[in-house]
Formats: sequence, C-alpha cells, structure tokens
Amino acid sequence: MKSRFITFEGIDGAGKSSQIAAAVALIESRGLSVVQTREPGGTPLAEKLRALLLHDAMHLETEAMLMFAARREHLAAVIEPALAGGRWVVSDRFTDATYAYQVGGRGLDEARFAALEQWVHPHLQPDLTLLFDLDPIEAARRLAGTGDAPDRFEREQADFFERVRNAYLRRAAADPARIKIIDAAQTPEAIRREVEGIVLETCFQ
Ligand SMILES: Nc1ncnc2c1ncn2[C@@H]1O[C@H](COP(=O)(O)OP(=O)(O)O)[C@@H](O)[C@H]1O
Ligand SMILES: Cc1cn([C@H]2C[C@H](O)[C@@H](COP(=O)(O)OP(=O)(O)O)O2)c(=O)[nH]c1=O
Repeated sequence: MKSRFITFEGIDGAGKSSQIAAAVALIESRGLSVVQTREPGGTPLAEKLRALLLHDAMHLETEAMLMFAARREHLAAVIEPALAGGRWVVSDRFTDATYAYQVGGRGLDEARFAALEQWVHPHLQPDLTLLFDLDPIEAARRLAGTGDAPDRFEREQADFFERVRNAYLRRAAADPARIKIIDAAQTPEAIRREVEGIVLETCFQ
C-alpha cells in the first residue's frame, strides 16, 4: 500500500493532540509503519527553532521564515525519507498552520507565504488533513483547564484565534478533497470515531 502523509490542524486547544495517538494506533493496527511527528519541530535542529518560535518575540517575517526553515529540515530529515521508505507520516501541524497563524492571524502577505511554500515544498502536500474546528472561546476554556503555562501563541486573544480559525476554513474551502473539517465541539469519543472513519475512507480505499 502507498505510504500516506496525514496532518492534524486547528487552533490551540481544539483537541487535536488528544486524537493523534488514536489515529496512529489505527494505522499501525493494519500492520503499517508510522512516523508520528510535529511542527514546528520533529528534528533536533527544528526543535531548537521551535523553542525560539514559541518563546522569543520576533518580526512577523522572521517568524514565517523560521517556520519554513524548521519545515525544510523536517522534510529533509524525517518526512521525505519516511515516505520514500514506505512508512506513513502523521504530523501535528504542517504548512496549513503557517497560512492560518502567520497569514490569517498575524497578517503576513499572502504572496510571501505562497513563495515560501513553493520554495520549501513545491510538489508535496499532505494526502489528508484533519482540521479540528472549534469556537475560540471554548478552545481557551479547554486550554485554561490544562494548567500549563501558555506560550507566545497561546497568549493571543480570542480575535486572533477567530482570524486563525477563518483562515483555516478558507484553506479548507480551497482544497476540500484534502482538508476534512471535524466539529471539535463533540465528545472525544465521537471525534475519535469520526477521525477513524475519515482515515479508513480516504486512505484505505
Ligand atoms: N473533545 C473534547 N472535549 C472536551 N475537552 C477536550 C476535548 N478534546 C481535548 N480536550 C481537552 O482540551 C485540552 C486541549 O486538548 P489538546 O488535545 O491538547 O489540544 P490541541 O493539541 O489542539 O492544542 C486538553 O485538556 C484536553 O483534555
Ligand atoms: C507549524 C506552525 C505552528 N504555529 C504555532 C501554532 C501553535 O500555537 C504553536 C505550536 O503548536 P502546537 O505543537 O500545536 O502547540 P502545543 O503543543 O502547545 O499544543 O505554533 C504557527 O504559528 N505556524 C506554523 O507554521
């Protein structure tokens, strides 16, 4: 069976991290080998860039370029070799997050985003993207419940996450065959069933 590249997206607190393990377990239960990874990060160097991105203030274009620098490393060291070797890749975020957060949330020029995407991965796109869609007020309530110290993105206000959410939905509308929208207000159990159904339907046909 052809290897697949699956990504999980959504605003902070939408509940995607909680569901990734279940999706990976489902794929592995079919006897397939899966690499579970995340962005920004996924390699030692990209994890160092992640620490800068999540905690240090910087110019918006620096932020966008560092996201793509981390991605370049991640593609070269992890994603491309895994797919070439027949392994599946499941990533917590990829380029749709840069569109949503840097273009939608922060106002990065769309042409600059498109140029970086074209530079870093002109041909590769995920085979399937699961977009966890949730009201930012509910997402903030969930995050507050974790008790974790918020990072530079999680400290943003609801209007920022409303722009991020809308940018994700625009990107999904532009590519409905790839990006499947999940109503993340459902119970974890209902979401797990929906995620499994979509993965089985789109990747195992
Ligand atoms: N469907 C859900 N309903 C209610 N709470 C949820 C749901 N999914 C996740 N949570 C809780 O919300 C918080 C954020 O979830 P998480 O998976 O870390 O979100 P994300 O990775 O999208 O930022 C966690 O405390 C988690 O237990
Ligand atoms: C990949 C990526 C992430 N981000 C942001 C979104 C998140 O707020 C943050 C880290 O993502 P994430 O790993 O989902 O955070 P956490 O583990 O705290 O749930 O980086 C961007 O702004 N642009 C990007 O291209």
